[in-house]
Amino acid sequence: MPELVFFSGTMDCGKSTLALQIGHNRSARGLQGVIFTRDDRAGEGKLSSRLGLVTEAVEATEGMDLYAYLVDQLSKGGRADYVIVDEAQFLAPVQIDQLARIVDDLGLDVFSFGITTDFRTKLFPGSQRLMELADRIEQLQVEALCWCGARATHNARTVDGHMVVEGEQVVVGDVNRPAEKVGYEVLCRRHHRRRMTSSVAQAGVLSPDVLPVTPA
Ligand SMILES: Nc1ncnc2c1ncn2[C@@H]1O[C@H](COP(=O)(O)OP(=O)(O)O)[C@@H](O)[C@H]1O
Ligand SMILES: Cc1cn([C@H]2C[C@H](O)[C@@H](COP(=O)(O)O)O2)c(=O)[nH]c1=O
Repeated sequence: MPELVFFSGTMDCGKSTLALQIGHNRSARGLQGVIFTRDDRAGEGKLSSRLGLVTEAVEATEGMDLYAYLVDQLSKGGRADYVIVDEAQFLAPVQIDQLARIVDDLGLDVFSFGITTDFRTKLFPGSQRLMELADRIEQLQVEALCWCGARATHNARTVDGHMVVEGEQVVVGDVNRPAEKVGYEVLCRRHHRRRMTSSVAQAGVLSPDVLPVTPA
């Protein structure tokens, strides 16, 4: 039975890498996929992984009907054996419904990849719809780690190394950015709640306030 699968995790846990691997293994067996992405850091119409691999993809723009795109490709004699969707959190809920229709009416597997929650721990509307509709939700096995060593479960947005909690839901960016830039850092829930990023923790260690007091 074809399935709508949602591979989810924090930023930087290997979702795009897995998307590329799934595509590679299928194309090695002669299957042909349609790859959608939206707002990848590498630019329009790209699916890129931090391991350095990148492939061409169809940019799923705002308002684009993904089901109609597939029907159009097939009716023009094109071939599609499966569908991959990266950065699925950025899709509108109606586009997730279109992915479900691709599975049910066209009989294709759809493998979607995305983060569930934003920097304020709120679900992205696209991810919420995927959680509502997916046949299967898979957590990536290679967990990203918080600076403390615990499993990272949340995405923090940082400015100058400090976690911010206000701003637009969508700001394309990356982890490990120079401190002065807007960036992201994955944290465990405890440190996300305390807004304790790695640089804040590091500053705490260096602060005279927390240096051990030598008994007189
Ligand atoms: N130099 C490296 N050597 C080995 N693995 C790396 C290296 N750089 C990144 N990675 C792996 O790539 C993962 C990020 O992959 P990516 O597919 O870009 O993540 P996502 O799409 O979930 O944000 C990291 O968690 C790490 O496991
Ligand atoms: C938490 C959060 C992230 N984003 C953006 C930042 C990146 O461009 C993508 C996630 O990409 P990845 O391949 O999973 O690393 O999402 C955002 O726009 N808003 C947020 O709150």
